[in-house]
Amino acid sequence: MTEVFINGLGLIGSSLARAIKQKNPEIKIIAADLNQDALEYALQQKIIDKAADSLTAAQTADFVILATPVNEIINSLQQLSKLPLKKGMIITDVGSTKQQIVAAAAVLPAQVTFISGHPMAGSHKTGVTAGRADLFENAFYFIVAPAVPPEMIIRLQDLLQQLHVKWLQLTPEQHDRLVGQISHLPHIIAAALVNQTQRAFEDSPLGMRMAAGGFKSITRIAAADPTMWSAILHTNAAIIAEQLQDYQNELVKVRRAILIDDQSALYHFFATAKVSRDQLGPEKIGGLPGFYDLFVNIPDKVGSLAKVTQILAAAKINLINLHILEIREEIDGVLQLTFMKETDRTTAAKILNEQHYQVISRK
Ligand SMILES: NC(=O)c1ccc[n+]([C@@H]2O[C@H](COP(=O)([O-])OP(=O)(O)OC[C@H]3O[C@@H](n4cnc5c(N)ncnc54)[C@H](O)[C@@H]3O)[C@@H](O)[C@H]2O)c1
Ligand SMILES: O=C(O)C(=O)C[C@]1(C(=O)O)C=C[C@@H](O)C=C1
Repeated sequence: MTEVFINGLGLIGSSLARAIKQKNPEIKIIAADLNQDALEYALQQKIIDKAADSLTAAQTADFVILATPVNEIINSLQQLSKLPLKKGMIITDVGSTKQQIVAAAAVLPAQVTFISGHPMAGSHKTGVTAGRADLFENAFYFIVAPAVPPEMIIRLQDLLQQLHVKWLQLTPEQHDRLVGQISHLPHIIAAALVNQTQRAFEDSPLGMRMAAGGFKSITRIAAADPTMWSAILHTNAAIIAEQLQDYQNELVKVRRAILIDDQSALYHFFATAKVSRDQLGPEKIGGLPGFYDLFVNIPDKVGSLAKVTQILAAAKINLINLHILEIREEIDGVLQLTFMKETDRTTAAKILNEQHYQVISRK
């Protein structure tokens, strides 16, 4: 029986466990995590078969997946190297940086194979409860495994078949430069913007709460886990510092154009960005599948909310979230209904329309 050991059963570790179990329920999954509640939840939900209290239980596994913050992945490699590991074992990690992890894996004994990996999807949410089997669907999954025989990489890809990802091999440096620019730098920018805005509104506490879609979209990732992100910056410092400098230069240029009122430069600044951004395609919420929102105008009367939910329930339409908007942004509606399927939203819109509700759809 194939045995998989997962160290760190948070968002990513538990999503992998769920996907493995979905495709191959007979695979035995053992997991360790500092957080006992996470392990208990995973046992209860049958995401894993057994909880372990340390990495020692990994020594008999066929696959070991390291899914803790990157600094802890490096420590785990050290600890694993001191254990009598099963011959033929494949060890992989999901860390967001690769150069230091791949270098640290040099301590592993020759009877095991290390294949560094990085699923390029996720969320600002953390923990076992946020995980899901389809988190990585259609995302890139980077493989960084210089000098690893292709048949070993295929064995790992077979284990993770259910993820439905696009595999891409990179060198450690290519990887860290790429994600430095498209993932690490954006997280710094989002957090810096939130902090600077917070300071700007120090004397008017309501200021930030007035923020609409623009501020919220650019800063969603500022809600990500600080432990995970400080470890990422620690292990990709030189590359990020270079990219941050380049970004600062871009800001200096736009500031200058504003000050001298160079309208043509400002037009080009936005026009160039728009062309690139438009090519990115439809937006997803993090790695999570797109949800389908419907905004409904409801009268400010007792029972209005219940009436809408009753109409949907009677039509057997599954609602996954409901939110009363505090502020009317550009959307003319106060009740936000979220559906998993576009067809559900279309049907809901039709039925509510027939009942004379004003509705607006938005992805
Ligand atoms: N969040 C994302 O979007 C994302 C995407 C791709 C890769 N990653 C990488 O995946 C890894 C995990 O991130 P996550 O988002 O799942 O974080 P998470 O916080 O949801 O999960 C991490 C888990 O590791 C546990 N943990 C921490 N230190 C430990 C230790 N020493 N021993 C055992 N367990 C320990 C925590 O209790 C937690 O349950 C990180 O290396 C991160 O860089 C994250
Ligand atoms: O969607 C998000 O919230 C993410 O931040 C996911 C994200 C990213 O795109 O930067 C974050 C870190 C990972 O290493 C990979 C993906």
